[in-house]
Amino acid sequence: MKELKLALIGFGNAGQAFAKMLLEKEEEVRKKYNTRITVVAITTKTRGNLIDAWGIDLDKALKNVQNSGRFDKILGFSENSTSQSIVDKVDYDVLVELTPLEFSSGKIAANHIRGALKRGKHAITANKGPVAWAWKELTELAERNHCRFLYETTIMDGTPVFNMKRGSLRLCEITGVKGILNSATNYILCEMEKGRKMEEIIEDGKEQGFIEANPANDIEGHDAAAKVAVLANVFMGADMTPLDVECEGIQNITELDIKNAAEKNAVIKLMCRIEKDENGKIRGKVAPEEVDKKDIYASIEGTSSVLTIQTDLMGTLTVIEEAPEVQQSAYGIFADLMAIVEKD
Ligand SMILES: NC(=O)C1=CN([C@@H]2O[C@H](COP(=O)(O)OP(=O)(O)OC[C@H]3O[C@@H](n4cnc5c(N)ncnc54)[C@H](OP(=O)(O)O)[C@@H]3O)[C@@H](O)[C@H]2O)C=CC1
Ligand SMILES: N[C@@H](CC=O)C(=O)O
Repeated sequence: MKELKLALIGFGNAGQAFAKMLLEKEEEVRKKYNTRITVVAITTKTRGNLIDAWGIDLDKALKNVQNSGRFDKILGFSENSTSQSIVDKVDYDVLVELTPLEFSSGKIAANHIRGALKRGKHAITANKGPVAWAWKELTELAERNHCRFLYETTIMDGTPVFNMKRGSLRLCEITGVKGILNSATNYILCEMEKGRKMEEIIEDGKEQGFIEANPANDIEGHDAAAKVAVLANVFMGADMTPLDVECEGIQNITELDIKNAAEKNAVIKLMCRIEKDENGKIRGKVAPEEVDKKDIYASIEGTSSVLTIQTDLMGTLTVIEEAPEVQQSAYGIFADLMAIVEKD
C-alpha cells in the first residue's frame, strides 16, 4: 500500500471540513487507489500545531478544536514552531494551504507554497492569494520540480472550473469571463431584499463559515477582485494582481438602492468581469450592477455562484454552483488531492 503524507496549513472552516471528508472517504481511497492518506502536520495561528510522523488522529484533532477551540497538549503538540518552519522541515508529500486571503500581497500563503514546491512537494490551496499574486512563478516552479500546484477551490469551491479548462476545453482560447463569484455578498444582497440589515446578515454568514476571516475582504469586493485576478491569470494568461482589478464592493449599497432596482424589475448583484480592451489589454472589474429579473444571473440566490466564459471554439458556457456549503469547499481540495493520488 502506498502512503501519501499531508501537511495542513490552517485548520479553520475549510480545513476542518476537509479533515472530515478525509475521514469519511479514507477506506474508499485505500481500496480504489491502494493508498493510505495520513496527515502528519496541522498548523494554525492561535490553536497550536500538531506534528506526528505516524499520522495525526484527525477525529481527536477535530473534537479538540470543536470542544475547546485549541489542540490538546498531547503527543505531537507544538506551540512554538511556525507554519513556515513546518513547511520547510517536516516530511510530507502534499502541502494543503488553507490560511486566510491576504488581499494586498498574498505573501504568507505564497511563501508556504513556494517552500513546498522548492522541496519537490505537491501543493494544493483554497487560498486565492498565491494564485492571484504569483500564479506564473509558482506554476513554473512546480513544473521545474516535477510536482503539482492545484487550486480548484479558489473559484466556486469544488465546481470543476480549472478541471474543465484542463480536461474538457483543450486548446480552447478563453476570450472573456463574467460571473457572480463571491457567495458572501450575494447572500447579503439577497437577504437585504427581504428587508434585513447588512450587519445582522454578516453575523449570520460568519456562523455558516463562508465569510472571510476579515469580512471587509468580502464586502469591499477584495475576495471577488482576487478571484478575477486568478481567472485572468489562469484562463487568459494575464499578469494581473488583485490591485489591478477595478474594484467596488457592496459597502455603500442601501435598502433604497435595492428598492429602486426592484421598481425597475431588477436586482443588484456584485458582478465580476474580465474583458480585452481595443488594444488587447486584459482588464478586470468588480462592481455592483442592476440585473434584469429575466436574466439568468438574477436567479443566482444566496451562496450560489455563476461563471460564464466566452471561448473561440466552444462558444459561451455558463456554470452554476447551487447553494454550496463548506463541504463543497472541502470537496475542491479533496478533488485536487485525488488528482495527485491518481498520478502518483
Ligand atoms: N470557507 C469557505 O467557504 C471557503 C474558503 N476559501 C478559502 O480558503 C481559505 C481558508 O478559509 P477558511 O477555512 O474559511 O478560513 P478560516 O479563517 O476559518 O481558517 C483559517 C485558518 O488558517 C489559520 N491561519 C491564519 N494565519 C495563519 C498562518 N500565518 N499560519 C498558519 N495558519 C494560519 C487560522 O488559524 P486559527 O485557527 O488559529 O485562527 C485558521 O486555522 C481562505 O483563503 C478562503 O478564502 C475558499 C473557498 C471557500
Ligand atoms: N468568502 C468567500 C469564500 C469563498 O471563496 C465567498 O464568500 O465567496
